[in-house]
Parts: sequence; C-alpha cells; structure tokens
Amino acid sequence: MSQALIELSDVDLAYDNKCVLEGVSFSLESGEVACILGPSGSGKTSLLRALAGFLQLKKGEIAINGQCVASLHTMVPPQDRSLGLVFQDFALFPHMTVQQNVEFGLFKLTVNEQKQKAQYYMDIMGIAELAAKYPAELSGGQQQRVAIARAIAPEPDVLLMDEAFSSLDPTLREQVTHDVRDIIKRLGLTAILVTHDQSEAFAFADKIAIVAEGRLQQFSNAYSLYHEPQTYFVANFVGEGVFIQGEYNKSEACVETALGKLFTKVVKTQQTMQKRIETSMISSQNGRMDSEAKKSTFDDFTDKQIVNVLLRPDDIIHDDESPHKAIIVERFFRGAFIKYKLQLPSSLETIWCFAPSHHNHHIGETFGISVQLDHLICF
Ligand SMILES: Nc1ncnc2c1ncn2[C@@H]1O[C@H](COP(=O)(O)OP(=O)(O)OP(=O)(O)O)[C@@H](O)[C@H]1O
Repeated sequence: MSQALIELSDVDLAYDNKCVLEGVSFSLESGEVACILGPSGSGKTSLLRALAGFLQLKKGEIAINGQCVASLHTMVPPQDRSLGLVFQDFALFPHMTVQQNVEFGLFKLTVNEQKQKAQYYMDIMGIAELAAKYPAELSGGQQQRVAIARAIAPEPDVLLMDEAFSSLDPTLREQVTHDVRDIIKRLGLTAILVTHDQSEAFAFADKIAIVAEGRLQQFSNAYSLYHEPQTYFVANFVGEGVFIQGEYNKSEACVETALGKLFTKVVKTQQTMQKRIETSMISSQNGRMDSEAKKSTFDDFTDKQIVNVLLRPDDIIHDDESPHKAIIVERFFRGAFIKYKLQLPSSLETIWCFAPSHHNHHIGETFGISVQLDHLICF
C-alpha cells in the first residue's frame, strides 16, 4: 500500500481555547487533489493554516511525507514543510515583474537555473509572454496564474490554496479551475484547495473534506458525498434536496411516506446516531419488493419509528400515469429543464423535481410524479 503524503490524525484546532475543529483525520496520497469545503466560519482556513504551519495544533498530529510537522509540541515552520501557498488575493509582489515573482522562491539555485526554471513554469502556466509585466498590469486570471507559477516553481511536495479562484468572475473561474487542475495533474502535484463553493470542489477535487459544526463530516469523492452522505449535515449541504417524513413499518420491512411505501435494505455505516437506509427498489406504486430487500435486516430501526427520507430533484420524475399527484408551487426555467417545487397534497410537504423543458406546466397545476432512485438515504 502506498504511503500517505499528507496525514492528519485526530487533529483539534482552537483559538484561545475556543475549539474550532475536533478530531479531524484524513490522508492524501501523492498526486491526489483535495478540497476543504464547508460553510463560512466552519474552520476551513484554520485547517489550511495548521497544514501550512501558521496555527499550532491543540491535539493530534500532521505528517507530511511521513514526518511529523505539527502536534501540540511540534511546529515545523512553513518554509521547512515543502509547501507552495496560493492565497485568495494572490499576494504577488507589486514591485517585481512576473518573472521576478516566479523566481522568488528559487534563491537557492544559480541565476541561470532560476531563469530556466521560471521560464519552464511560466510556459506551463501560459504566462511566458507576460514575463516583463508588473502585477498591476495583469487581469485577475493572469495574476492567479502567476501566483500558482510562483508557488509551484520551487517544486514543493504540497500545494495549498485558499479560495484561490474566488476573486475571478464566474465564467473565467470555471475555465481557470479546470486548467489549473489539469496542470496540477500533469505535474503530479498533491494539492489542497479551500473553497466554500461546492461546484468548484466537485470540478477540482479527487476527494473533498466537508467541515461543519466543529468536525470533519465526511471525507470522500463527490459521488459518495452526493449519493452516500454519512451525516444529516452532508445530505442537506451537498447538492439539492429535501427531507420528507416516513414511518418505518417493521412487518412489511419498508418506510411509508406520502409517496408510498419505500422498500429498503439497511446499510451499516460508521454513524451511530444517524441511520442510513439504502433501497434496492422503490415500489411505491405496485408494492413489489426485490429479493435483496427481503434479505435485509432493520436492526437500527424500531417499528413505527419516524425517519427523514432524503429526496433529490432528480429522484422525482414527472409521470402522469402515477397515482401520486403534487401541486406546482414554484417553477424555475433553466433552459434544458425546469425545476419545479411541488407540494404533496396528503402531507403538505414540499419536494423538488427536475423535468425536461418541454414538460411546461404552471404554478397551481397538479401533475403525477413517481420516485425513481436506486438508493435512498434516511436519518
Ligand atoms: N485569529 C483568530 N482568532 C480567533 N478566532 C479566529 C481567528 N481566525 C478565525 N477564528 C474563528 O475561527 C472560526 C473558523 O474560522 P475560519 O476562518 O477557519 O473559517 P472558514 O471556514 O475559513 O470561514 P470563511 O469561509 O468565512 O473564510 C470562526 O469562528 C472564526 O471567527
């Protein structure tokens, strides 16, 4: 098994004994790209600062390349951690040209080597023709490329970026995010980006660490975060979706909701407080149950227990043949599809539904819906 390049073990962070994050553990292998994602004030930047060597740990350990760089009693300074840093405001030296900025971290090399290496990374970042310009003469996107070239030119083990794309306008941002990921992957760099923007995290990262409510909620790839959320917070935070209530029916081994009976199999997760159910099939219309569901156990649930069932807009299909009807309370035209907010008449709960754009209905109309998903998440 390959060794982790970065390993955080049971890390606690605090300011003046006020805890920000507790028990954070995850690891990254060489060449992996990760994002730290979470709401404002959740501790993303604090975690990056701890990785960079600007914030002392309260507990736990951070190792880079197998060497402990941070613990309660250890704080290897930033310059000795083999890191490249890119900040939200790029922090370029305004009195230096692009070339001088990129050469800045190469002071240990001869002048010739500095020029060659700077040229190489300016070429890679597509900024070679800007070499003689000053930061004030560059666009935001160009400044960002210079900041990354400066950070990676000394060939650090790890590239750390704090909201590195957030000052770019949305169109440029999507393209630059894509290009930078491409370059990072081509160079085989290991990188961590802090962001509050989930679509940026989805586009950029192999793995995403979601921090909120004082802890690491989940560390996994985007698909797992969306389809297999481990906590109620992640289910709510990632993607779009709502919870509707259901009642666990032990004798029929299903969850009864306003959209019919959902037949399920229980999947054990690390969570002890929260329960996740995975359906092998939804049979709200015909009451069927597949063989996997029959084999299931429901040890975590008691009969008639009320559970919250996560429904994503893409789980709800406009289906006029369905016995389940819903009233359109809001609609958002999105070009290729329409996003409808629907109210279920029997429970007054609201759910979302994506329908193709030609399924053009208006507020107040009622239409048929069915649930179509291969797994279902309940808490
Ligand atoms: N130097 C500091 N001294 C005291 N408290 C701090 C300090 N820096 C951050 N905090 C607090 O720590 C918590 C986490 O802050 P942090 O900046 O890490 O969050 P964040 O997720 O990066 O937020 P944002 O997305 O808004 O930048 C916040 O409650 C913040 O007020």
